[in-house]
Amino acid sequence: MTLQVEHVSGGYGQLNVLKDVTFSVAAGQLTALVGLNGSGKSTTINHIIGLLAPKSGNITLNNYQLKKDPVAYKAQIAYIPEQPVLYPELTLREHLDVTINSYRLNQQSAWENAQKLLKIFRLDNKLDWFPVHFSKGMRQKVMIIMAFITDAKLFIIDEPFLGLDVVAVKDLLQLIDERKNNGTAFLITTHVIATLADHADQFVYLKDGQVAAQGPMNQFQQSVPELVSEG
Ligand SMILES: Nc1ncnc2c1ncn2[C@@H]1O[C@H](COP(=O)(O)OP(=O)(O)OP(=O)(O)O)[C@@H](O)[C@H]1O
Repeated sequence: MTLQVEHVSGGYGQLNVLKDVTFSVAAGQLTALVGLNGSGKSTTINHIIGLLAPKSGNITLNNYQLKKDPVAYKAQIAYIPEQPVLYPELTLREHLDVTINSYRLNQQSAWENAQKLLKIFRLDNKLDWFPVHFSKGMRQKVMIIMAFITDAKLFIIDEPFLGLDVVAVKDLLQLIDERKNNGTAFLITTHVIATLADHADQFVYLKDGQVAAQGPMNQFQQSVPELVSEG
C-alpha cells in the first residue's frame, strides 16, 4: 500500500471542509479524485502534501506518517499544481538543477532523463530561457518535466489537462502509464474524466467534503452518473 488517507477532517482555520475522508492509493495504480467545483479536491491535496494540517485523522505514505516524519514523507512525493509555480530569477536549466539537487538525484541519469523529457515536450532548445515568460502550456510542461525527473513514489497532479495541447496530453498519459508500470502511484484530480478514464484504476468521488463514492474505475459510470456527461 502506498498512500493512506484515514478519517481526515480539516479545512482552513475555523472552516471545516473535509469530513472523515478515507481512501488509499496503491503502488502502480492511478486514482482519479473527482468532484464538482468546491467539493474539496484541492483541499484534500493540500492536506496530503502537508500544506494544511488535518484537525483529525492520519495520512501515511509507505509507513511514513506525515505528522511524525514530514521530511521522509514529503521526499516521496512529486506534486504538479494546477497553476505552475516557477522562480522568476531562474532559467529552465536552473529549475531542473534545483529539482535534481533537492531530490538528491544522480546528476548524470537525471540529466539524461531530463533531455528525453525536454525533447518530448519540445523545450530542448529553451534550457537557458526563463520559464516565467513561457506560455501557460509551456510552463505546465516545465512542471511536468521537473516532476518526471524525480524518482518520487507518489505523483499528485492537479487538473493536468487544462492548459495542454492534444499532443502534450497524449505524451503525458504515456509517461504516466510508463511510471505506473514501474510501481509509481498517481493521484490526479480532473474535471475531464473521459481523458483519464482508460488510464485510471480507481476513483474517489468527493461531494461537500465527503467521499460520496469510491471504487474501481469500471464502476465509475454507475456510481457517479452525475459526472459522466462532463467529459
Ligand atoms: N484558501 C481558502 N480559504 C478558505 N476557504 C477555502 C480556501 N480554498 C478553498 N476553500 C473552500 O473550501 C471548499 C472546497 O474548495 P476546494 O478548492 O478544495 O474545491 P475543489 O473541489 O478543488 O474545486 P475546483 O474544482 O473548483 O477546483 C470551498 O467551499 C472553498 O470555498
